[in-house]
Amino acid sequence: MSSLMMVGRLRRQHGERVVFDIADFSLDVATAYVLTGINGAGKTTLLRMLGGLDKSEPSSLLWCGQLLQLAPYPPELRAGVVYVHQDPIMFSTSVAHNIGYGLAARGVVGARLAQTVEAAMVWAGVTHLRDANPASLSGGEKQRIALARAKVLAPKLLLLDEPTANLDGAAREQVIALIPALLEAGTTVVIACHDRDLIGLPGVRRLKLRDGDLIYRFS
Ligand SMILES: Nc1ncnc2c1ncn2[C@@H]1O[C@H](COP(=O)(O)OP(=O)(O)OP(=O)(O)O)[C@@H](O)[C@H]1O
Repeated sequence: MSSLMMVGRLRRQHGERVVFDIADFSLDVATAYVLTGINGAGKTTLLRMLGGLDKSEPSSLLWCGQLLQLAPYPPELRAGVVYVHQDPIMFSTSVAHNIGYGLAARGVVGARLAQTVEAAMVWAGVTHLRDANPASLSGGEKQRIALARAKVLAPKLLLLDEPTANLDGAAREQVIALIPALLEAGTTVVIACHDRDLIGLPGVRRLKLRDGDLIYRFS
């Protein structure tokens, strides 16, 4: 399995408190990881740092074999990494517009944009919502739309922050069912969660923030 990202020492401190001080870690291409740890261990913080939403300066960063800096956040990562918030923010336009927005911003227009958005809506099971006002959507619908919005960008690395946290049984299963297709498309997925169903997905590797370090768990 080839390496997508190798991160050197990465530290986060708030005032006197060191949230984590990770020696190093690496993520492989097209691999799923669950990121666990107790409340406050720093799961969201770590994902936000990798996604360029929080500033971070690891001692080194290799991305697709290329030596880069995380600060300022480089264009290679801006193009290749997508962070999905636990409660995704939507423009109050339409579902289709929300899914296509990022692609349009990258210059994809016309029939190609429409076809890609349509395929993503089918994939996420949200075609019936295409003209719905995003403000009226349930948490599960929003999460699936956020995954469709991410998928159309074909990210190399997708960071999901507790995607099933506020969902009940059926909605959770619908979201979990979308993850394998993301891997098949070649995306590496890191999922911060406490959800046993996600943690138990076949082939998913476990990363745990514990005592300020990031450890690989094989059980
Ligand atoms: N801007 C900030 N200022 C001060 N402390 C912060 C800030 N952001 C996060 N923290 C602290 O950093 C720690 C890690 O927070 P984070 O949200 O990353 O944890 P988490 O593992 O995602 O927790 P949870 O499982 O509850 O979502 C917490 O103690 C939090 O209070």
